[in-house]
Amino acid sequence: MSHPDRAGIEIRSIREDEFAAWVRAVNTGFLLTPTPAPETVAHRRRGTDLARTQAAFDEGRMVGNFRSFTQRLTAVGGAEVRADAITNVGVAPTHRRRGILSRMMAADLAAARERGETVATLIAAEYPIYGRYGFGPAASVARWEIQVPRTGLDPRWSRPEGGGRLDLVDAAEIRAHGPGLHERLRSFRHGVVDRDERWWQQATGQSNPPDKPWKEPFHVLYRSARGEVEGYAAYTAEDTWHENKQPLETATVVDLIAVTPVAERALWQYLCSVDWITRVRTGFRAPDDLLPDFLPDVRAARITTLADWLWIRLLDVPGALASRTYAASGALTLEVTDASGLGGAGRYRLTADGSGAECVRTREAAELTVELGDLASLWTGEVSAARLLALGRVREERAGAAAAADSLFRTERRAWCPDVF
Ligand SMILES: CC(=O)SCCNC(=O)CCNC(=O)[C@H](O)C(C)(C)COP(=O)(O)OP(=O)(O)OC[C@H]1O[C@@H](n2cnc3c(N)ncnc32)[C@H](O)[C@@H]1OP(=O)(O)O
Repeated sequence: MSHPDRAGIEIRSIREDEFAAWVRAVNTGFLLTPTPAPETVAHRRRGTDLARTQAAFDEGRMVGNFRSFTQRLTAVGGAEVRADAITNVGVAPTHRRRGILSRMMAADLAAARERGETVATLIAAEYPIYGRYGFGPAASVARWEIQVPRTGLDPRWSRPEGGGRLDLVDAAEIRAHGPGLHERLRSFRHGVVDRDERWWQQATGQSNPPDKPWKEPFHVLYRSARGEVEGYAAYTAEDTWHENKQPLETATVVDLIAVTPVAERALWQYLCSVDWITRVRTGFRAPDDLLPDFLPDVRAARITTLADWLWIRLLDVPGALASRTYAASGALTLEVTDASGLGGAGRYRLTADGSGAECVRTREAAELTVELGDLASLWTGEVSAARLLALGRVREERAGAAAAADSLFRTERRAWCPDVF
């Protein structure tokens, strides 16, 4: 509960009878239909913990909204960290730029720290919003569009090499196999966030709000030669034909996850082989996705989106640094600055070896000074210290410290967050 500020804006969590007004505020900020249908409100209510909502009130009118929930995020090396996932953020255009978001953010981050969450996460609507609160861009997203006739793939292809098989299945089978598959992905790919029961229900048409009705996709499941489920793709198709009766259909991937490169290759090859499909849109991938290099002519895949995606704020700096693995054994003393003033500044000694890492506060001389948001980008391997040095964003207190940082923080793959939340 917060008291009104001098301008009379009160910020607090909402009551049950205020939920419909809160959804209205969310929809207004996101420029959706202002008054949601009662069924939409009821659907949203089932996925909302009122204690984790915030609203701003001016003379009793709701002028700001905010929500968070606990999420599990995979760190480099596969460990799971608890995250405070932030979503549904908005301030009425009539009340913007008066510090309402800043107040809601400060309250949420303090509560998350209190709960012992290691990081905070969000998908930013616009790039300039969250850096000021200590967040850094920590996983980028890439989308490709594949011109199938230009890929150079064999048009006679009919099944995966190596004994694996593909089957078209229904949503019920995905409901059965998808969660286990995703858990396997989550155990090794950093940047992936957990998908709860509700996520799978919505993805498989079991529980969908009237404002976002389910469009049943096609589902294809890959099993290895040993019969293990190793990947699946969900895709929709647009029915377009050229005037001279040539099919020009576009397949849009809704979700494609695979836990082996063989499964991944088979699924993309399949998508590029379906009769009538001349264009494939890939959905949200990592920038280093294997896809383009599965194609004999890489240029058949054109990047249509390359942008920041998952933003992370380290709440427990030593906890976060100790939770990931490192590319080498070594030690580094970091001076972490926090321009937001919301917590995290300090000097930390990181020591890593093959068995893990530890990180403690220290009084030893710092080797590298880094701002908290940039440390989040280093934490996932999203950026190199050498690049931050060139940009003037880290300072070497000891010559060569940026290179030393890179030998530790370097990751084999880029972070990937396939989900929107
Ligand atoms: C995780 C998510 O849900 S992302 C969705 C975010 N929501 C939206 O984009 C919906 C439309 N926009 C809005 O609702 C609001 O403008 C918000 C939530 C982005 C910002 O809310 P406000 O209450 O205006 O922010 P607040 O006044 O606390 O701003 C603090 C500072 O951030 C800056 N800022 C806020 N939003 C932006 C922006 N979009 N671009 C650039 N700077 C911004 C302000 O100028 C201010 O700077 P200052 O401290 O130097 O004066």
